[in-house]
Amino acid sequence: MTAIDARTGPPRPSAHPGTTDLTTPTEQVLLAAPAENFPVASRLLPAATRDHLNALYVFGRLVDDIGDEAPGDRLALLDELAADLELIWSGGEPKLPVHRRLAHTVRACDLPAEPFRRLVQANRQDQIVTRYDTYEDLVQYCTLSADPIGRMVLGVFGLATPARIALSDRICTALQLAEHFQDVAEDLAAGRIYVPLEDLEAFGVTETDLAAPVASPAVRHLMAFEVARARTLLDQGAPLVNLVGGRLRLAMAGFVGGGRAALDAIRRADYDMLGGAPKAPKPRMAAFAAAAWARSLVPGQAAAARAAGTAVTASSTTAPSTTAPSTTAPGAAAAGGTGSSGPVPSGTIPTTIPGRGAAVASTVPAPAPAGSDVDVPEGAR
Ligand SMILES: CC(C)=CCC/C(C)=C/CC/C(C)=C/COP(=O)(O)OP(=O)(O)O
Repeated sequence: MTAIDARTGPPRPSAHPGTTDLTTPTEQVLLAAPAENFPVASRLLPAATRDHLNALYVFGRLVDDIGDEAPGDRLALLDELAADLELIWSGGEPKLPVHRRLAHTVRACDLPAEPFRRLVQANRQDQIVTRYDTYEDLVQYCTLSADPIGRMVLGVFGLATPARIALSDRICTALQLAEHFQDVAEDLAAGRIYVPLEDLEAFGVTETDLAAPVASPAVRHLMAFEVARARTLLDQGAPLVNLVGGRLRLAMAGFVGGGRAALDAIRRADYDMLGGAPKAPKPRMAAFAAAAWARSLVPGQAAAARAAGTAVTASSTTAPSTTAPSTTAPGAAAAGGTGSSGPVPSGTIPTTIPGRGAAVASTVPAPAPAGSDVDVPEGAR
């Protein structure tokens, strides 16, 4: 990766000068935990499963809070957290209450250390990388920041097979990208850009354009392109809904539907997110989730999903690969594959990257088409 490396602003005075005391943020997160349960940890789940998901969530929040907000030397805090975390697998006794709680979950569900290490690493990277040169670089970041969450969830349910993991990685990366694309303005205000610089250049967009209050046509075309690519990735992962059962299936449909709704909200904002993050209203999110769930009930979907899972497993192991199939035009993909392009300004929606002549590309290979889940009912639009 050849990203611009920079510390995120000048060092701020530590609340605890001379120490890397994690106790305070840890306690804050733990105290907040009952009100901040992991969205999937619904009351419908068995108490033990709910506890495990909440243990993951509280850990993730702690790492994120340190990476995003902790005063003082965040890298030192993350190092200290990482050392404490390792004790879970080396048989020691973690110091942090969050980790002691997590240790119970790790043992009960036999969770590997790797996803946890990756989440910490993502937050280290956040301290030093503020730009991503290529889409591959950005996806690689998502393998640290987002994919581990899906892997942990699958692990808690005892469902972490290679096929499910491969699909889950696609969903999680797509969700992270959707979030980044919604938050372009907020991220820029924080000194970060999570849109590949190569794409900015290809679409003739400068950082100054991203700082404008209203998106120019070039910015809108750029974002239509990014949204389409994320949507393709999400569609590639969607067969996971069919490869899980019970309430987890509902939750998966919720994640897939939520991601689609988020990308659709960007489309409905005419791909202008510079005035603030376009958000999908709850009824729309529910409609997209219901559509993903209903799709999973269609006869033959389970077999198609297994084929899709096998296909993506064959083409990737721990992270999305970098081969590049073509996708649909951005507007068509964003509208649920119906061909309705949405009101992108200035007419034509590019299916090629200006100056490169290549078709709009995803960095992951497409699984079997029969497994893709692109239909959104009329009522969900
Ligand atoms: C099995 C399966 C597919 C489960 C889905 C699990 C799930 C909800 C994954 C979300 C991944 C994601 C967008 C993480 C970003 O976290 P964040 O919102 O904290 O973002 P930040 O790191 O940018 O703050």
